[in-house]
Amino acid sequence: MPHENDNKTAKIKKMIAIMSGKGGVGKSTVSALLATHLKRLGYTVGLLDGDIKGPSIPRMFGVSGPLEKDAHGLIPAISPAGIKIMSMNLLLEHEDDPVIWRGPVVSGVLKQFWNDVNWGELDYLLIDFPPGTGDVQLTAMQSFVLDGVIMVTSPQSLVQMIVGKGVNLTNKFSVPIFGLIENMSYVKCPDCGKEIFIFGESKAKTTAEKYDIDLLAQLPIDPELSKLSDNGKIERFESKTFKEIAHLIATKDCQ
Ligand SMILES: Nc1ncnc2c1ncn2[C@@H]1O[C@H](COP(=O)(O)OP(=O)(O)OP(=O)(O)O)[C@@H](O)[C@H]1O
Repeated sequence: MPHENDNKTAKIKKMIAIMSGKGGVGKSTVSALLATHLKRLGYTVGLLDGDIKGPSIPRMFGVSGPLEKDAHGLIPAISPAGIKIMSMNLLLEHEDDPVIWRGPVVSGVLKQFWNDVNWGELDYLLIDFPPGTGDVQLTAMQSFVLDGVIMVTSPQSLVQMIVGKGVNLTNKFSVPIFGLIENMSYVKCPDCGKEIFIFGESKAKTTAEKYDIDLLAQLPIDPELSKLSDNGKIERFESKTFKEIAHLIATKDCQ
């Protein structure tokens, strides 16, 4: 049964959320790369930027508003590769306008991004969740009937506890967790190729084991990635790791 929104314009096969216990770990980057690599596999993909207060998805894909509207709701922006994108920043007059709303209003907008947008038919709708595990995340988990969650983290000492909060919230809603991605794990020396773990030894493996989830990847800090992202060209980034993760997600559908 496909997911349908209130106005029945959406017929979406799978909805997957990308979640992080705290901000700035690269959740939007992971969402964008996963969308890009699922699209490259030939799937129709939408990306809902659920980070209402700190939306960064349009900038990464080089898309901007204003959005058109038809009888069925707002028409999402389309990225150069053909990914449908909905974000608060596509509705603001200036992309640096602050969104100074309290939690319940933010949660309401998040729901509208699902219900009042003409998503059409999609194989995948990825939802870039706001960071954290508070009220807004709780409402988001209640509002979206998810097929899976990907957890994103960074290599810092509080990681176990923060990942644990996300896992426990997700488990409360009985949503499967596809796995954990540790971002910014290391840098690769451009001269000798040595991997330097600047934040110390990674705890991703033990964290994944502790919460009984798969460790999908440990991603390096990659200046090329941030450059493409800053220039609105993230779809040009080629990643063997994300190709594999996209394959894995597509294969899970068949089980
Ligand atoms: N692996 C990486 N290599 C280089 N730069 C990265 C990497 N991952 C993320 N970045 C950069 O770090 C910044 C923060 O990333 P991003 O916006 O994806 O984080 P986030 O977790 O979604 O943040 P927020 O909490 O604001 O939602 C961006 O400028 C992004 O380009």
